[in-house]
Amino acid sequence: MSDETKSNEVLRVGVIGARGRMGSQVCQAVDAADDMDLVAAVGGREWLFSLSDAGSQVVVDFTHPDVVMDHIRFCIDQGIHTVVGTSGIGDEQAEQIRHWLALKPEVGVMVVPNFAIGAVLTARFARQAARFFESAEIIERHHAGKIDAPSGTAIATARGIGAARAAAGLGAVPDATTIEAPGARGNLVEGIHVHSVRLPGLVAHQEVVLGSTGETLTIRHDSLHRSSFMPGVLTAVRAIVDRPGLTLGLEQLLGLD
Ligand SMILES: NC(=O)C1=CN([C@@H]2O[C@H](COP(=O)(O)OP(=O)(O)OC[C@H]3O[C@@H](n4cnc5c(N)ncnc54)[C@H](OP(=O)(O)O)[C@@H]3O)[C@@H](O)[C@H]2O)C=CC1
Ligand SMILES: O=C(O)C1=N[C@H](C(=O)O)C[C@H](O)C1
Repeated sequence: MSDETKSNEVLRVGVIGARGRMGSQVCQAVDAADDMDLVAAVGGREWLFSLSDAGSQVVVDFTHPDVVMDHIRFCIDQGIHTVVGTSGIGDEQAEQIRHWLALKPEVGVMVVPNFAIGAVLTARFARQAARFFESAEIIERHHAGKIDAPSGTAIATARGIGAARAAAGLGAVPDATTIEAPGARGNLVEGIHVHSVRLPGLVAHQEVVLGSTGETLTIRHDSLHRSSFMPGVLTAVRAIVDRPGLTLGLEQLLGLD
């Protein structure tokens, strides 16, 4: 969209990881939004200063778990709100972000493991269902270029299921396996087995399978294209300017909390 057709009340948005699979889509989505201007699109650390030079109000980060914390710290120090899609932000990192934000109480950081509405609902439905079933496992499937396993979405979903089971007084999931080739039962996250598939042709997919005697319930979500993440990203960009502090996940923004 040309600058002339946008109103004066636009949000100035910068993107880090702008050449990546997600970052490039975010640049297009921001550029097409009536209420946003893409003021900086940067690839790496050496270009970070152009984010503040360009007057970014909000920065969106889709980069790499090794560098995302440096980016968040830089943005907080510069007084720039940040929307983070990069995976790898666990409890320890969240605590560190809160610590940095304590010195900049007007700044907001939002960390979202998955911006697709269907993925947010999958995690929520899985938490709701968890207490009614003896066991639950997660199968996540992603494109062959993904570097982390299990996915951030699967880790967050497993944590939610684990917490719901604990709150309901359920013990460990039953597992009769005594002879196991390494990895055959997947990775245990909060006591929930997570199985990771990586294949060309896939984008981002997750199944939560819950089981009890005589029945199973499968909750499945498929991101068939990265456009599935864009409404959530834009919603987060619009919201973060009025949400100082750390926001984890998209549920509150969707009125689900
Ligand atoms: N929350 C969500 O909804 C989603 C989250 N993700 C997550 O987003 C992240 C990015 O995914 P994806 O776009 O597929 O990955 P890509 O590998 O396609 O893109 C990553 C980008 O990060 C940049 N980058 C890599 N290393 C560094 C570094 N050391 N310093 C600065 N920049 C760096 C790269 O820049 P350059 O091009 O310059 O090398 C690249 O453009 C992943 O963690 C993924 O799990 C993905 C999809 C949805
Ligand atoms: O790397 C990806 O592609 C994705 N990463 C996120 C994750 O690790 O959960 C979100 C989505 O699954 C796509």
